[in-house]
Amino acid sequence: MNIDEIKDKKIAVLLSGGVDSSVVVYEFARHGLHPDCFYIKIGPEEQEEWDCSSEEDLEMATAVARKYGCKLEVIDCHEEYWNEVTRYTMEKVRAGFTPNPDVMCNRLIKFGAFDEKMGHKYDLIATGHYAQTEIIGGKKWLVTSPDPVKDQTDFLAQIYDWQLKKALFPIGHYRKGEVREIAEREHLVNARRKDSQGICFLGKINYNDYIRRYLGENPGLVLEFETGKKIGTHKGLWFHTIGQRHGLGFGGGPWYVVKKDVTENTLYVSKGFEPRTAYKKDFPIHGFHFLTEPVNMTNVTFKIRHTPEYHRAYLEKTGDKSYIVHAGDFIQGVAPGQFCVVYDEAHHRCFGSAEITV
Ligand SMILES: Nc1ncnc2c1ncn2[C@@H]1O[C@H](COP(=O)(O)OP(=O)(O)OP(=O)(O)O)[C@@H](O)[C@H]1O
Repeated sequence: MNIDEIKDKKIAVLLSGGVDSSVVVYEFARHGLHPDCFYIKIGPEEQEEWDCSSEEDLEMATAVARKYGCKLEVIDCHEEYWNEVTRYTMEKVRAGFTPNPDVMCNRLIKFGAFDEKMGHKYDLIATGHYAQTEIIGGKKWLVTSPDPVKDQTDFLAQIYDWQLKKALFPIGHYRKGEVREIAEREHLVNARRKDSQGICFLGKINYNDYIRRYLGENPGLVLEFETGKKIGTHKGLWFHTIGQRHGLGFGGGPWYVVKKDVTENTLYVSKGFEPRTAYKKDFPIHGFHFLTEPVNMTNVTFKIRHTPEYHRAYLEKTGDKSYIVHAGDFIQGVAPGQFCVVYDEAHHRCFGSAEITV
């Protein structure tokens, strides 16, 4: 964070009550800056049973803001979350796809609805994401964190260019361990708090409960992919994703989910250690969203899941925003609807992302 460049700017900090965004506030304070902090309400209704930790989050955020002499305000984006992120999630899931609500939360809520309600009054919006930015060729690019496990550039790979221009990631150059050390040294109330599991509030609730609540159950058959033999029944295709291995509960496995037939409401599974059907080397993506500007994607790296590993590939352009990903190795669990996030060869710069078509 170059203090000289930002010291005269109006900065809003998104303060969640977690350790990362709390250290963000500290990073400003140690340079004599006391930006306004905002806690966004994105969880479910207060009276609902799954909203157990929001109150504690807000208490933590309040304590941290007070410690550093910052103002804290609560911004209610609850309705926008359910109207936009939940609608997107349920539509995709119903169609048999594998959506990523956390990716959409960054675009539509943290840098979206928040900006509309409050952020537009500020020059910069700072978060505790593990991501960095760099000016290359006069343009602002999204760049990976030095902590490969915590890196969150994949979750930011759908934000609009104007959102990226406003984004500031003050702890993005640290590793998680360093952030925790700072928090302990500075006696932050949440220094030893457990990390949220997923991202956003979804980490706090069970994903299947979230889906069941909106779509209910829709039982159907589970068949062996190769033989068509009945293996069992499922409670709804939306509780399963391509590549899934765990939680199927059928004997004689291990079984992998290899196909979902939405018309027939049938789940296809395959046995064996590494079934070919569960792996893909070439797959199409559509609606490619470039974060900064279009680039040549002949030699790139990519990931389709929030894991520290990147795969090599070259992308063959097939249409306006469509490509075929030709991966260097076989990729397990390629599922339609998932985001394929694309980086440069050294997985330093994040170019953007697109949905897998298949
Ligand atoms: N409810 C919220 N209100 C305000 N900002 C939030 C909220 N939830 C997340 N954020 C912002 O988004 C960033 C990334 O969110 P994420 O859920 O990944 O949390 P995290 O990496 O565990 O960070 P933290 O430790 O700050 O919660 C946070 O660091 C914070 O800046």
